[in-house]
Amino acid sequence: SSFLIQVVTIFPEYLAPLRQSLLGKAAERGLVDIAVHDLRAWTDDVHRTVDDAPYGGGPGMVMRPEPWARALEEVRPPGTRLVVPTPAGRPFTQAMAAEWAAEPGLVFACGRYEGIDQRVADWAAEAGPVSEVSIGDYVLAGGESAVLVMVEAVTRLLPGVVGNRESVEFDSHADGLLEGPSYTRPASWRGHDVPPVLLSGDHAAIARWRREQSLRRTAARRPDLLLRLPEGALTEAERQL
Ligand SMILES: COc1ccc(Cn2ccc3ccc(-c4cc(N)[nH]n4)cc32)cc1
Repeated sequence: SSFLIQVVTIFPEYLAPLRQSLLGKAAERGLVDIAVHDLRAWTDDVHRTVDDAPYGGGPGMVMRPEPWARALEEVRPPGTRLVVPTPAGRPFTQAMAAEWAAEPGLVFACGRYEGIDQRVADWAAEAGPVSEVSIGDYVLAGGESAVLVMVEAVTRLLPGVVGNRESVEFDSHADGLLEGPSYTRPASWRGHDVPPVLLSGDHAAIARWRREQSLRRTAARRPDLLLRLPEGALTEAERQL
């Protein structure tokens, strides 16, 4: 059965890329189904109003709750996770992507302006899980780009979508570390040579070298990931690196 992704947004055309490339093929093969809905279809005034001034004052506008509730009541199957991108969300992680990929589908609520009235997420939690998530510590103008990112991260984990299953198993962050450098032909290129161990055919040495590269890179670029590793993930020798 196919994984059902639904997106509610005031900029449906922004989500057009979801039908291209990897996602397109997966959709053609019936592995994933993507439906994009225009929030304004659930407004009831001639101006199709979706925003209003914030209670308590402050800059910008807030998205009104009623159109969202009408849209979600229609498109969200009971029990389906609602994902709400927001700068104030929990960090989106590979673990979340894996957890969500094992569910029957997802509904994404794309906010604009200064966000969506909080009562929408609170009300939606009565009908199923709600995840308010951030894709990084920077501020976007709306949730659409975040949805493209999360849909890509989740769909590539669906069984059958990525041809080479191994490339998913050996993903960066899969073992909690960053992946090391990759190389392909030619062996010598513009004065830069591929590390000889990779040409040696000594698979044990290659595996050791790759693990060391991964640890060094993680220590240099993402020391926070090292702190998060479970007990025993690193040997004593590796800690010394
Ligand atoms: C209160 O401050 C702001 C609140 C919202 C906004 C614009 N905006 C509106 C909806 C929406 C959804 C997601 C995001 C987002 C997610 C990440 N990781 N960065 N930015 C941004 C969003 C600007 C500022």
